[in-house]
Amino acid sequence: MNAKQSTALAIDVTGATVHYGPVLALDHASLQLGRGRVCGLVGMNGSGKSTLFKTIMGQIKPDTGSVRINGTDPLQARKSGQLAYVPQSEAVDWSFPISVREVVMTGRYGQMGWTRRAKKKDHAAVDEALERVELANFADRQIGQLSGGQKKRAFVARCIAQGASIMLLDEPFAGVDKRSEATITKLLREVADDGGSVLISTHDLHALPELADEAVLLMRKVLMHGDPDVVLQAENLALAFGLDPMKRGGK
Ligand SMILES: Nc1ncnc2c1ncn2[C@@H]1O[C@H](COP(=O)(O)OP(=O)(O)OP(=O)(O)O)[C@@H](O)[C@H]1O
Repeated sequence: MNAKQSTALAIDVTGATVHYGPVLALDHASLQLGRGRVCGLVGMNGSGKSTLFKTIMGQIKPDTGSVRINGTDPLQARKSGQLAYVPQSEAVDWSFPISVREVVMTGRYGQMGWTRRAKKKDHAAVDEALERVELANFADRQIGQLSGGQKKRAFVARCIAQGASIMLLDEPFAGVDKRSEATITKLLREVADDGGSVLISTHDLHALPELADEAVLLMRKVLMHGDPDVVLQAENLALAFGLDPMKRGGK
């Protein structure tokens, strides 16, 4: 790590605007995340969460604004293995003929060079990651033959094997059993305690105060960013979800 990276924010998105044709998906969105932090990203369907992830990953270049990851360009950060992503389950082809171990090994590809020949240290990193997500006994199964929670754990193991210091997780708890949720939550905490940074989009608002150090309300722009207990107050959720909590129960 060079001197510039050591003082830089893990994630620094400033004034990002993204259009899909006429659709405004992000409107001058800004998000800063430091090291050692777990941050929950909350917003209604279509509020721009996946677009923000793609922008952070460098898959989308914003029309305005800038994105820096550990003080560098997102594509550079990805290339050097600093940035890892757990996609929504819908975005994965579960029929692909690949074992759980092979999925986790793809996290090592960036460090293997063009031959993609796994060395002892790559196998050791994969074994350790599988142990940490409690999937060692499922390593040789085809990835589609896992439960929803086990599939998520396999993708978290891929990030761990990669050794990424920044993890982005798109709905990691959707359709996930309690054991998997607890295992993933514990692991993400460990990643942050080791100085990593974790950004999670989730609809599970009840789990957030336990899981996250900070929370962000997104509605094309960042409406609020701070302590989860404050950000998740009813009047703030009403802003992000367009609900009037005072009218709940028909009153
Ligand atoms: N490829 C695309 N082409 C056109 N419009 C898109 C495209 N991808 C997303 N959008 C639109 O951009 C907006 C933001 O979408 P995005 O997927 O980022 O939201 P999201 O918060 O992740 O939603 P969800 O919670 O449903 O996953 C939405 O209005 C969506 O319809």
